[in-house]
Amino acid sequence: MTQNLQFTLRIKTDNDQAIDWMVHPEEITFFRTLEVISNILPGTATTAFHYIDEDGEKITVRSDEELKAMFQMYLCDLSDEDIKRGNIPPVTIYPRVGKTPKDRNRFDLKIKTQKGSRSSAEFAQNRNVQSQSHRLSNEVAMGQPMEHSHMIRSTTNENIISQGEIGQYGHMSHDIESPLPGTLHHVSPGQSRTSPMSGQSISSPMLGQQRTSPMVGQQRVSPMGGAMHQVSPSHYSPRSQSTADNIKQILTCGKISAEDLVQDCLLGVGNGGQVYKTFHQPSQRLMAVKVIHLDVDIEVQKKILLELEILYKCNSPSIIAFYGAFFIENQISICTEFMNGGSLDRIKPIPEDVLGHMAVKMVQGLLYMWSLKILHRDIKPSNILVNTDGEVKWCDFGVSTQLVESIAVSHVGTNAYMAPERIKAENYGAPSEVWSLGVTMYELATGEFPFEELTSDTNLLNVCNSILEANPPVLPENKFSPELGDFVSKCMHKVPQQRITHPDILAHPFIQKYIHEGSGKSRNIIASWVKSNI
Ligand SMILES: Nc1ncnc2c1ncn2[C@@H]1O[C@H](COP(=O)(O)OP(=O)(O)OP(=O)(O)O)[C@@H](O)[C@H]1O
Repeated sequence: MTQNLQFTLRIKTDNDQAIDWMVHPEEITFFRTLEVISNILPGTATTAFHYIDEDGEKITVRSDEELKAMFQMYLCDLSDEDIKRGNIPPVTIYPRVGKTPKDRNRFDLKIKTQKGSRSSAEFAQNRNVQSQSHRLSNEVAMGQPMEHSHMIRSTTNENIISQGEIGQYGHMSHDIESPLPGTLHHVSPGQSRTSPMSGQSISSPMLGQQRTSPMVGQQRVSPMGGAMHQVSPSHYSPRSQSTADNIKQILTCGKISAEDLVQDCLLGVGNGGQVYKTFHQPSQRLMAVKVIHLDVDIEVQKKILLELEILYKCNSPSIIAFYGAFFIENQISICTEFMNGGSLDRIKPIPEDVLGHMAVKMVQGLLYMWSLKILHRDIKPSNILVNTDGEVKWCDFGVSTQLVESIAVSHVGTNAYMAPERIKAENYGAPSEVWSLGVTMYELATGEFPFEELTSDTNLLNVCNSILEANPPVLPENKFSPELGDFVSKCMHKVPQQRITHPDILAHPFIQKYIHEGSGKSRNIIASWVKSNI
């Protein structure tokens, strides 16, 4: 309906100026819009914007679907005659800007001004930590190169400028290796989350209940694209409206403060950190908060938070949603989506027909991240999480080089899933991740690590030697399908150049076998297996 129609997207800046951007609704995506905004408003973090509907209400846009709905609404107001003549008024949008200079102190750290919430000392007591003196927040825009060349016009000075002239293109603030050529990709339609317009009900992992949104009877979507879980009916009160607003604000700005969190139980302990099931009061939702003790100075803390910021851009049903991170003295807390099925290292072996469905999600998640030029760096069963909704998601992406390095300094650990070339300190890229995926698949299928039993006594040097010296193990033919056997063997080829290439993974017969069964069926199969194993 909107084919070939060109709209003027008028982006209002806070000093009452505006920038016009000519767009075709068919071509424009939500992420592209955020990129443009972040270049118009450098130094700010915008993860959403709003427009005013015909009733004068502010409607927030945080996804492709909501963006489409906005154009649709404007289109409905136009007469055929207007359309024919191209008489189309601008669509005005108001970016939601996270950072203002007055929120920062002279160290450029965010100053917490929130009133009425639990005191930080109270929270610190809960968590056995000292009350905090510094708190950082990560609200800095990720400058990304933009690949489009729409014309943009400042409505205040009427100068026509090309988009390439707006602001400085930033660069990734960490050394991401590029496994794929080309520029950043955006979320593919197949990977976008449930449409907020779909009116579907959603389940709450914390309460196991299904309900529709109290606000609009529709599923809400987080700015990261994750479905937002609703407050339970018992929690639903007049406060719920403001709770919903808070959710938006928190997720939009990435503001999660310690005093809003109530720690529940310990979910697990990894190399250098503990993961707690935690309740986030303003949004009434459960989160997994990973707490890592890091002896690093403020500058490094700032850098880590900046580097983690890229996780806001990740929007895939196979990647754990990132809600925010903050430092309290020398501890970082990283807040992510809670997965009630836990990690796959705890529930292996997994029957092949279930594993096949999971493998599709794993591969899709990795391909998505690789397309964003992000490597996981720590692929293994404990970094794959599942839930009783049948979702499978990667967690713990090593997006922050600074964080990875700081953990390595404080907590010595060797990764037994490393590819031979990584052990030899040669190139590390997507092929090395393919290796680790192969090892992971082997372990999930058999229940055993392919090189040696991994226990706390395992000598990792011996494991590394076996990886370098021995022939990679193959799955026993009598127990597994030839497709799965071939998939693992192709991933675990010792020579990286002879491994299955990442673009070909999706086309492998093992993945194809399950991808065609449809995501609904897939989710049911995974969900019932998870339910019977937790
Ligand atoms: N988002 C989450 N939801 C539910 N459980 C989680 C979540 N994140 C982590 N966990 C649980 O906490 C455990 C510890 O996680 P953590 O990332 O600290 O360590 P790990 O991955 O096991 O090891 P390492 O630190 O060596 O990578 C995980 O094994 C998993 O069971």
